[in-house]
Amino acid sequence: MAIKFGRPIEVRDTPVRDTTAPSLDLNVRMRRNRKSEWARRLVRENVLTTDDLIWPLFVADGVNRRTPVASMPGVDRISVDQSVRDAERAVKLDIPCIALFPYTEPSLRDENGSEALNANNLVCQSVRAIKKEFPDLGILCDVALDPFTSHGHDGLLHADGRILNDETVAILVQQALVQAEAGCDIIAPSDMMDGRVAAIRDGLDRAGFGDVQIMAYAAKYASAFYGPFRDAIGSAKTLTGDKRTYQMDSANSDEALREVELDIAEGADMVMVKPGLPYLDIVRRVKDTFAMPTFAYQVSGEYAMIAGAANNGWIDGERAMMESLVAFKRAGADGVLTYFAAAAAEKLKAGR
Ligand SMILES: NCC(=O)CCC(=O)O
Ligand SMILES: [Mg+2]
Repeated sequence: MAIKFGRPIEVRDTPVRDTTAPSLDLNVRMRRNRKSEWARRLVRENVLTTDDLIWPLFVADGVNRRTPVASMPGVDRISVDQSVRDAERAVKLDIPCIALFPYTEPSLRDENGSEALNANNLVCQSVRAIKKEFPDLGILCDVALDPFTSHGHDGLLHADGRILNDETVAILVQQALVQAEAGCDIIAPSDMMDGRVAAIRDGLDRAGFGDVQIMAYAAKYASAFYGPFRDAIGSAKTLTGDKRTYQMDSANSDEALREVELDIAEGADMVMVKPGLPYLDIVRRVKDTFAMPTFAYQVSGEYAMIAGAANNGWIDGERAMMESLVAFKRAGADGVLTYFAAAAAEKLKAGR
């Protein structure tokens, strides 16, 4: 049940006021430019288009299977064949790029995340199947070990509890190569290890993947808003401890600029800020400082808040979705990774 945006003007219960009453002596009235829909369209500063959207999909085992993710109403885990169908939907909706995340069977998870290097893992299968049918759709693959490790961390976990940086980077390079080999267009390291962008760029170039782009999760914060994503990829129950020794402290802003600067110097083609709405100030600073292609990830918890409230009839879900997405544009983002991508594109295409 959606809440209506106000009641029709005819059903107001107070009489129209006397328009001959004295008025304020104002020569500037901001409301003139808002007086009607055409006037609002004329002065609108930011617009969202389907070109701004990257659609994340969760790939799982099976055939012809779609399993709802309970904490992300409207989002499913889908089998590889279904990921091809969603790719088709993306193409029809003019969404330029999708992002793939695996739900790895618990029996395939281990300490070192070795399934990440399996050239036939779910993500690689899905990339190949999609590229075969839709070669012109962009595919982004996340690079990090969390969907594959038994402990749920993005890197190698030492017995003393540390997440090893340099040893992890060596594995991430291999993971990126396996994904590039499968046909992935954009490698997106989300692990927050130091030095991984340079190492991945070098690895890709040496292997002949000079055209594969890197979108660095450059300023990724340790956030409570990732909860539903961890349900979706099945790492919520297994994660031991938290990720604060590698993901950023939510209180910091200057540090984000240092992170982004390093990733650009290391060869990132595009940079990302994550989460999205709570970090729009970071998006703005990054865009203003570096003038790089800048993306934001409207993460699972942000999606769940809007979708959950809408399902309860507490907010108008469609309006909140569009309002949240244009907010990213206003903050300077060139695009948004969002679980709303298909719904928003449908609305944009229908011209609503
Ligand atoms: N590396 C990708 C994510 O961590 C996504 C988080 C989310 O959607 O909550
Ligand atoms: Mg970094």
